[in-house]
Amino acid sequence: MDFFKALGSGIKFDRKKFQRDIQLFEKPTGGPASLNAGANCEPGAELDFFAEAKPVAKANPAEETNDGDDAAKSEEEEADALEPFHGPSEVQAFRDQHRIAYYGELSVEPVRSFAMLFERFTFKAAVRRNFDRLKFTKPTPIQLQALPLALAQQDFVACAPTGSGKTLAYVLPMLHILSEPQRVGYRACIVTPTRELATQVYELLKVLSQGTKFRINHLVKARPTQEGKETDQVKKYDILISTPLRLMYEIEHDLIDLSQVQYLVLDEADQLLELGYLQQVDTILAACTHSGLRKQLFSATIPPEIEDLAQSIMRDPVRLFIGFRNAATEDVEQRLVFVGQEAGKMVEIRNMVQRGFAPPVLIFVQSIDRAKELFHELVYDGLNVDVIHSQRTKAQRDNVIANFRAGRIWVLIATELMSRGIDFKGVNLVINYDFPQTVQSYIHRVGRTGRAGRKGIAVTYFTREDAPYLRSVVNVIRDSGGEVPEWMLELKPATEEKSKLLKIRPPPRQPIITKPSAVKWKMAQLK
Ligand SMILES: Nc1ncnc2c1ncn2[C@@H]1O[C@H](COP(=O)(O)OP(=O)(O)OP(=O)(O)O)[C@@H](O)[C@H]1O
Repeated sequence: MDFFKALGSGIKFDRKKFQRDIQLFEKPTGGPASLNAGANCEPGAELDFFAEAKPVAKANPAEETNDGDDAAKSEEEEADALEPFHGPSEVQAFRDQHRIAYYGELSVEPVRSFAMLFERFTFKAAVRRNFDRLKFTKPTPIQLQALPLALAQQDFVACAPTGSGKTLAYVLPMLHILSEPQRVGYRACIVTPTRELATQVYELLKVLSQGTKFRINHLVKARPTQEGKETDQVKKYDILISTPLRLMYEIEHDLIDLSQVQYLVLDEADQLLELGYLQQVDTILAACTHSGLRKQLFSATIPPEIEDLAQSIMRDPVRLFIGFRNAATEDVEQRLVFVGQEAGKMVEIRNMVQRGFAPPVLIFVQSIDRAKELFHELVYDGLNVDVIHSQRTKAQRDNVIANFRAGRIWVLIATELMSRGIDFKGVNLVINYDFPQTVQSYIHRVGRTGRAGRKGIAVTYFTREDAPYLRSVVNVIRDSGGEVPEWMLELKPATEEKSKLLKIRPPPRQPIITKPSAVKWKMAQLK
């Protein structure tokens, strides 16, 4: 269904105008100007707003197909799923098959299946029932190894692609390890960089702990000003989920006691161990004084310097990697589109709208101001669009997320705030309107699509000024199985100094304004 065609402004990308720029990226022999310039974003036959994913494997193939062969095959698979490993070489072959690599002392075997996990570890009946309702039939590669490793209560760092189910890999073991509620205060603590992500983890914990007596505190509400010590009240809780800033406030004001925490998880750990959060995380680590404290760090990106830092705060950690380190998920088709100059981006978006595309679409920009500017442009174009950034109120942010999840918003413009962790299952297309400032940001942004086995497309616009930073993204595309022309692989990477500068400061860009304000004012009056 081509809902957008009628709404497009009909502007064409002026390749003649950008000819000089285009040549910059051409091979001396005259290669293509971009990967997929004029990306084809034709919608599928039907819009599929957040419909359930096709299961990774069928819940019960025999039931669905009535096919005798399939039933026999399924029985065989089930038997295989419980077959113990025969020696270390078989374990290694299994890890190789699932692209599980590790460093450090890893004595815990992976599991072949959830059935094997539940055979090895006896979970509470309620947790088992809740888990079954999720209808996850096969563990993802990270879950194959991280679930038994977490249950063995070892410190570890886990790096696995976006959308590959890392959350379950720490949430499920947590409910087994805590065994029974003890009313001694928090025994497990999960820290995430944003409240949106904390809320998402909380939702999963709520689902999995239904029917148990575990109490979970989701500590991201507005900072308490007049609250006294909460210690007595807090004793009722077993699990804490928080953002680092809020948690540091609680610790510094002696409002919280983390001395009983035995299970600490840092989600999006590489971000939490960066300068902006390090002081907060240090405070949290210092407050977790229990001698049996275990730490687990998760992210889709663990750069080597963060790996070193992570090791320094852990006890003989295993470092677990799935697939290529710091690569994007292979379920996303990644495209680079050269737009010449800033103005070329709006041209490209409007071209895409005119061609028609399958929402929901997530568009990333580099700043709040630019998010607002782009929102005004697209809203005046008549698109069903909204915007999310940290200046919006918490209620607005929650509403936007709920509306986007429900398919009531088709195009969502976001800042970096939304780049990590958020699980919008049905996003068909991610557009990097502004080139990401780090390769990690690129990986997380494009990872908002292609989740839980679904396919997605990510389009990244780049201007002449972005060109020096192209190479690192090109490497990610190559490492995640995408095709890149040879000449792009020959581009020089940006110097370390330049990359560091870009990381802390977004490049200056022309404002996103294509219509004179008088026209906009007039249009607003007509609405
Ligand atoms: N074994 C499984 N089978 C099918 N779906 C799964 C399985 N495990 C998790 N999922 C689903 O996969 C999606 C992504 O999971 P999750 O958000 O934990 O990914 P992630 O690896 O943490 O991603 P990110 O790095 O972006 O934070 C969720 O919708 C989750 O319900």
